[in-house]
Amino acid sequence: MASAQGDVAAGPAWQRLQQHYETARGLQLRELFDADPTRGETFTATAGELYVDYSKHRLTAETLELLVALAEERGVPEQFAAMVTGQKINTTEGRAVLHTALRAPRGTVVEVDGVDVVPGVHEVLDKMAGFADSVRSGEWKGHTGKRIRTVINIGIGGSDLGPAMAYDALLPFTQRDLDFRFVSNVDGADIYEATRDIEADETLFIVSSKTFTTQETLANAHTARDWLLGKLGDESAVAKHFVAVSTNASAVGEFGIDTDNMFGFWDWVGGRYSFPSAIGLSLMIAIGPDGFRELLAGMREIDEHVRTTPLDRNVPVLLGLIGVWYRDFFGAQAHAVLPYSNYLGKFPAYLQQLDMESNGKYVRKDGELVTVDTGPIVWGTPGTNGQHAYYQLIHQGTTMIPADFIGIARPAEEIGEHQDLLVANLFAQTEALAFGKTPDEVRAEGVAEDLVQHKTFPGNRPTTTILAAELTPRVLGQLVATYEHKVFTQGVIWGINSFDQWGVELGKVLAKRIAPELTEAEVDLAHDSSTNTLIRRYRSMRGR
Ligand SMILES: O=P(O)(O)OC[C@H]1O[C@H](O)[C@H](O)[C@@H](O)[C@@H]1O
Repeated sequence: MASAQGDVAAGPAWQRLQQHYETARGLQLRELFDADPTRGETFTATAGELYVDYSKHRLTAETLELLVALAEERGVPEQFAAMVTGQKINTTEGRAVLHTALRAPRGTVVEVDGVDVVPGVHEVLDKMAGFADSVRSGEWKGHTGKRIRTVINIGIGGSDLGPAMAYDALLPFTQRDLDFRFVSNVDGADIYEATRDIEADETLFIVSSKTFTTQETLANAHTARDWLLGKLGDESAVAKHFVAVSTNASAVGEFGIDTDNMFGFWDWVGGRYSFPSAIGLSLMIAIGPDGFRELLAGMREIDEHVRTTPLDRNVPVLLGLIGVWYRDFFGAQAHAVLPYSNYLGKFPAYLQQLDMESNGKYVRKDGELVTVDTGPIVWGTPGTNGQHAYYQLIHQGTTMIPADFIGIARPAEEIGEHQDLLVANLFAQTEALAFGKTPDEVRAEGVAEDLVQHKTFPGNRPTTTILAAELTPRVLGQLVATYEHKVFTQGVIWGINSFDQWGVELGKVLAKRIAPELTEAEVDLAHDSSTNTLIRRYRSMRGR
């Protein structure tokens, strides 16, 4: 009986993997490729328009079979079915997890508590489309009758990273006479720099917050409101320059935004999974409703791929399983995501929330502590910049860092030979990481003996390469959904709840307590001696 509950390490599939690891740990990529000249063709899969090469991994067909057996034992397909049919798999919050319903075509039925949620999804999408079109065309006028020139999304975490990442990724598809900015940090510098050079009567603020209680977002929204009123001097201007995206209509109303200007979503959309919801409003204004629908269609393709493809060719499942192989058997602590596309510059940051907030857990769904390692540290920046900075450690350091290399074949603009140079670097890196350079190869180049070891590359460093022909809205949707379901797969394997985030709460509570202590020097401090001293030092630096 397939079960995502309980200790994965106690099951037979894990034990078989453990045994297999004893020999597999010695696998050498050079030998694997020598033994099977077709490996680079057969250890590949496609999902939507994504071509995925997982041949440069320290695994064999047997490893994959054992990993797939683990996915079966843990009930990955059954859990996926439970998720997409609206069962309350987010057990600690008693919620369904239905970001897949956000990209369900009209007419599909997805029920939560007996109510079909799909018509509501499309109602909001239609309302967003009408609004986006009116801003794009200039029909939507600001307080003084001018059209909007700058759109500022105010939000943080899942209410910021998705649209901010996707806006950069899809820049060539955006309406270039509109400027988009994303304000997230409670550091006043963020809102100050975003507003210092623009006209209030040409600016639209989108206040995005699922809960509409997030301290940073509300502070920025209040400052934005004060800025606007300071410039335009009339309370009635707010209606023309502020809209909200939230699940919390009453808090939106209390803030002073007319709920007619609110775009809703639902508690079954997790923050870090919310970017295909109304949280994507800024992106929809940027790329237009048709572009946004393409993005949703790309996500839907991957949802369908996961639902219908056997596990051994199921790309998000395979990526999840390969991640488990390194995390839990090789003890790899980090996972790098290295996009060879400048437009994907914020993709690793987006994935950090998606992956680390979902799977950075030490308690299982059944309330017991995990006995195996869970989510890795996810990081990365666009190639080739990283090559001249930290790749040294990936090539010759003492820590194994499995990495995803993401490449795009056709750039939005062909500029001389840039694209081929860029992609040559991508292929060169994965080749160098996999196969390295032996001491004999170094010697054959005439290198002095005392430098041979320094110039040797151990190789055998694992990478996945993901290639797409073009970075379109549809392909971006496919990429995002692929990683969403990769993270889902791993959560099921580990038996954790990938959809809560209790680990962010304590810091929020303490910050609320500390904030007034910073301004009032008389308040008695009852923290530890480090925190007390830091507060006093800060007060004195602030002249308090
Ligand atoms: O959208 P909001 O309710 O403002 O939440 C914004 C973010 O902050 C929270 O603390 C959570 O850690 C994130 O998952 C969430 O995306």
